[in-house]
Amino acid sequence: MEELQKAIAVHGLTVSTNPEKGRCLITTKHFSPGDVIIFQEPYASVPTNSSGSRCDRCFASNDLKKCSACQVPWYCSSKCQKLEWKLHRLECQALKGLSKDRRQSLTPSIRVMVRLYFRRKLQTEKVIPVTATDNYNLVEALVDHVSDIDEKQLVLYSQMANLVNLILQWPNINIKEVAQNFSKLACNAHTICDSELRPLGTGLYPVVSIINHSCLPNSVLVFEGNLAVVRAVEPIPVGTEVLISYIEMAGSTATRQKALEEQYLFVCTCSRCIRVGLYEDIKESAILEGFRCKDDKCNGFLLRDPDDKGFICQQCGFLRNMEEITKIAREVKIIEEKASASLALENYLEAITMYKQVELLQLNLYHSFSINLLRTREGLLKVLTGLKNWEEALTYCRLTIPVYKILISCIYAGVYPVIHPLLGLQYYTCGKLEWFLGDTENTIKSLTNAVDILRITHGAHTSFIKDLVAMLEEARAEAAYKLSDDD
Ligand SMILES: C[S@@+](CC[C@H](N)C(=O)[O-])C[C@H]1O[C@@H](n2cnc3c(N)ncnc32)[C@H](O)[C@@H]1O
Repeated sequence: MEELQKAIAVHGLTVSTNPEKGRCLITTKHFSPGDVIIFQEPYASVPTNSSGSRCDRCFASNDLKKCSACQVPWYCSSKCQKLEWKLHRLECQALKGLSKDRRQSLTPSIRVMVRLYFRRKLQTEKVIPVTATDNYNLVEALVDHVSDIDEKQLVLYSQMANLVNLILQWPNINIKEVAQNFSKLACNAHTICDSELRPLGTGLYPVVSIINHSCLPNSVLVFEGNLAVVRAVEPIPVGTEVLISYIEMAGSTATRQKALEEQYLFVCTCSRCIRVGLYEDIKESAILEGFRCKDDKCNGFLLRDPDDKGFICQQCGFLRNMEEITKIAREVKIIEEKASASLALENYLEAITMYKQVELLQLNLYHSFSINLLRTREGLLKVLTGLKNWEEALTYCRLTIPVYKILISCIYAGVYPVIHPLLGLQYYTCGKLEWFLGDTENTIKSLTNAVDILRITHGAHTSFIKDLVAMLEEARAEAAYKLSDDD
């Protein structure tokens, strides 16, 4: 711990303890928006199968070659393969002992655990270096919440631990400790995402894992390859706790608290959650997940009527009948299920038709700033972009931006922090679509907005931002050329 404190002190940080949250990371210097607070390589990480094949080292998806011996990991280059070799040499021998079917069906959690043990072995035998921020003691210090887990989950962790044992074949392995480590993974591992926040893999970053959660955080966690980088999204004075969000922040307090309790086993008492039950919290939740007024011109939010006949608009007093609401909600559910089945079968046109029906029903059902409607439109945007239907995709992209802006600024304390990557990325998507459609003027506006936000969350000197700035420069040059041509 002393060594860790020394190592992070130079970055303006210290580890402290809080009676309610356990360890926490506190600033000892001022951080401005965009400043890197901390960065870390994973102790163990693997790509997830759902994102397609990816390099085990850097998560790239191009020019991949499989390990010819065990046929499990992919590498994008001999450089990445060499960097992974000390670890993979052990992993490779162990994996070869399994049947081909079993090898191919290993879950990311099992693979991360196997890698964690091999890494510990390599560090113990001094084959790879141990540092103050890269050592197994930091894994040991992670919370596991074993005493809060139900019996069924514990049985599952023991079964997973037995599979790890089968792969490692170590005579003295402590199965109980492996099961406990699965519990640690559940509340400490991070989903590794690309710059556009698409999930690529999973990794354990024991120093980053000291950072606690807030539903209105002052920092954001992003990834560059598999390097975890935490940046400030607002000014953080000396002596402040560094906080990130573990979950999607756009949800009612009940939804957020349920997600945090289920996955991370704690009751959140952050600045947003302590408002639970207050009028402002009830209103925010009713806007995010509740119903719309039956008067088209009214933008009021609805609360359950005390007689349970339906929901009453808090602005104009109209009652929306429970039966009508239940009927539409049921219809939405049925069509959504069919649409997602069509999507899974790659029947994209059929899926689009159905999602548009869902959108229409939701427009009639939910408040205009509802996150349910937002997610349906984002889904349509994704499928339409995949089909290269730029025009319609742009229409949906533009419909989502005002909702993000409202989520940032207008609902009380803000559902998202002022600087949030999702709004930046939405501007980025909008700008790219406008560029494809030859709308240079709007491309410049959208990409400028994107750069303003993403250079803070993603770092001004990353290749993602450099490419984005280059695209903006190109659009500006084209606009200037068009202007001179018109003259
Ligand atoms: C990734 S760890 C964070 C570091 C942790 N405090 C520690 O001592 O190692 C996640 C765990 O920290 C605690 N935690 C994080 N954010 C919290 C919060 N806002 N309120 C209460 N507990 C919190 C919970 O026990 C949660 O399962």
